[in-house]
Amino acid sequence: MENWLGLANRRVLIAGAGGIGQACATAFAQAGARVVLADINETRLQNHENTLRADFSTAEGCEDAVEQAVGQLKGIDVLVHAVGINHRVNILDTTDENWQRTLDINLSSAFRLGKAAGKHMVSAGWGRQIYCSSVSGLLAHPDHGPYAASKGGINQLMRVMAREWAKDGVTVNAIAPGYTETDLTKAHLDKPGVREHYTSLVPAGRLGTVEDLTGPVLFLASEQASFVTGHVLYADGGRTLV
Ligand SMILES: NC(=O)c1ccc[n+]([C@@H]2O[C@H](COP(=O)([O-])OP(=O)(O)OC[C@H]3O[C@@H](n4cnc5c(N)ncnc54)[C@H](O)[C@@H]3O)[C@@H](O)[C@H]2O)c1
Ligand SMILES: O=C(O)[C@H](O)[C@@H](O)[C@H](O)[C@H](O)CO
Repeated sequence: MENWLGLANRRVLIAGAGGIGQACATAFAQAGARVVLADINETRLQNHENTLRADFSTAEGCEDAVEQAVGQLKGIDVLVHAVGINHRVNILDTTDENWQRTLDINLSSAFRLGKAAGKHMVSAGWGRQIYCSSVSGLLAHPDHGPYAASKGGINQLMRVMAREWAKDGVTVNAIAPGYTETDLTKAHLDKPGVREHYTSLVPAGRLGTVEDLTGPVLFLASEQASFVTGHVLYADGGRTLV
């Protein structure tokens, strides 16, 4: 069953080299794809072969990253958007600066990277874009104002991209992880009682791991998913069922 996902030699840009982005980079490489992994934090890139340093908080940073990846890979077939921050502050204490920064990094980067990569994919007549949404795009977690707004925004942006590019062979989807232990969540989960509380909300009886997310991402990037577009695929152990 070599290359059963049809990902061999696919050219993949993964934007965001945190827990989820790095796990995806490894999984795509195992499926035979050629991966460029990009992040602002160079220490996140250390264990990976093809990398680039990029700041996704600006339009230029996003556009440059796509063009550099296209230069390295001689094209781009798959974009995985795995960048995000969360300030965890209630609405009344959220500063305008925090609001803006969260929206820039989590949502505007999706528009900017998606548009820049979409241009190449539409003209090639084939492409896959996969965005990291969150259960927070649906559920109203306290202290998640800008974060939740960014994830709800990703869901709708993704649907419009999916519709506009469907005739061009480009599919656009999102995964929505539940609480998954990475640097984004670790400090919060380590507070007394928090891990137990969130675990108790998951019908599967445990929090997610980054490996729980690579299968859904690879599926959405695969040949098998060529008629699947505009979906938010919840990978949350049933969290959003209750
Ligand atoms: N971990 C979870 O529980 C969880 C749940 C739902 C959704 N998500 C989403 O999945 C995605 C990946 O999250 P993660 O858990 O891997 O988090 P993470 O913190 O491990 O990784 C995020 C990465 O984004 C990078 N980054 C931040 N600002 C940047 C910038 N301006 N330019 C370039 N890179 C920048 C960070 O350096 C980091 O490597 C995010 O969109 C997050 O919202 C995570
Ligand atoms: O900083 C965080 O804790 C994360 O961003 C989480 O909130 C997840 O995104 C998810 O929504 C959890 O259910």
